[in-house]
Amino acid sequence: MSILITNIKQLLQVHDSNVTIVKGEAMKTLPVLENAYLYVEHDTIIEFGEMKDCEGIEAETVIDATGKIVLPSWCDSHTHIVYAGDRTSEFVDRINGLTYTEIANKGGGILNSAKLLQETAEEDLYEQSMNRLDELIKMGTGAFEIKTGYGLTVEAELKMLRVIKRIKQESLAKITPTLLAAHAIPKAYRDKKQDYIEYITKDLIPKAVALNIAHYIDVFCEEGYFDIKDTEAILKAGKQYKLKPKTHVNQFNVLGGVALSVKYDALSVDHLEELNEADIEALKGSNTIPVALPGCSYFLSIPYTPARKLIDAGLPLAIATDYNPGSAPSGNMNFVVSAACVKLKMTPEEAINAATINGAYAMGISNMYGSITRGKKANLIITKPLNHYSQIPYAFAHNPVEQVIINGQLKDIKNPEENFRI
Ligand SMILES: N=CN[C@@H](CCC(=O)O)C(=O)O
Ligand SMILES: [Zn+2]
Repeated sequence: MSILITNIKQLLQVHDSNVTIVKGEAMKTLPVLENAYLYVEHDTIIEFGEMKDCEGIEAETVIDATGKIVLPSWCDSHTHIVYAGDRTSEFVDRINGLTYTEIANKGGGILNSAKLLQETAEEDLYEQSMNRLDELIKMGTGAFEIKTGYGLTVEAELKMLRVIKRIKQESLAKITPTLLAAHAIPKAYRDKKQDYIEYITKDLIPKAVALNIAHYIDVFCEEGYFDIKDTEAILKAGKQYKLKPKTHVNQFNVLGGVALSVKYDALSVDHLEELNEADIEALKGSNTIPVALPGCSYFLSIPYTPARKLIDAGLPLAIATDYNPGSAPSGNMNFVVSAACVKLKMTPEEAINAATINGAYAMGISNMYGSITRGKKANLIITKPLNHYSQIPYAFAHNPVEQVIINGQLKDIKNPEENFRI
């Protein structure tokens, strides 16, 4: 199978030599080739260049992209796509004045989703999750991190892992599984949190590792959930099994989770709606990438991650959806890219870098995903006709995507019969 895309108005994120992350000032640069072509064979980007050098290249499928923009598919490095049902009633409670924390303290929130997930059959959970994923592939996302964390029992967490494994095997998208071992404290352990930590470290982690699905470990380090001591115990247990951290930190309070995550060589620290100088200092010189989740800030009306402070300090930044039923019930990366510009004051170049190559870095896959580089996987967005790539974030809540190529396969997103499964 070979595909040649011709007359591309702007080909974005083009790199002759492989890049795996962009940081600080460099995020302002988005390499663009005007009037370009791109040639794909099987699942791989083979060649690209200016149209004047395209002569003689033949392919089974030729796409004329006159007036259109081609870019690497979005890389969404933080999702909770595997969940059951929804939390619409809590949404209405919040409109009527309750806060996310008040709802959680009443036994709602994550515990609500955990109860639903525990009661949902594995097959049903798979179908619900796969449908969400298919919808998002149509919106241009080609790689997803997916977390567990709505199980809260060994049995239900393993069920989530098996569902994620099946999605990984059956979807054309690239999937990175994360064991969110410690997401909330179940009711039964409310007054004996230490017992729950032991349950996670001694029972859940070894059993999850035995399935050999997740290579990352996550903890919700937050007041009312897991404090610094708890988080360290869980990251330490994960380390024994070579699970690298990707943590939820600083969503509502600064507890020191950033420095702790860096100490355990985290791949990413996510949320950071609250951030202090010590956090920024801890990140400098580390291999840990901060990840902002503007959809969560939007939905919960909480502060936006101070992206400027991070980028202006020379750090890298990724953006992701945090798609989940409680704090961000949308997996639309086009919206996230727009919100990054409007609310985080990132330039379109910075936002697109954050949603492609840096998103891939935050999943540990940027050697093969996130840029237009020879040898990398062909996960691509072909937009509708646009004047300039800045229109992607500018026209917020519009869908700029016309076609996607996922794992080298051309997909017509307007065709309701189209499917994204292997
Ligand atoms: N903050 C913790 N976890 C999710 C929300 C989970 C939920 O409310 O169901 C998040 O990243 O926002
Ligand atoms: Zn999350």
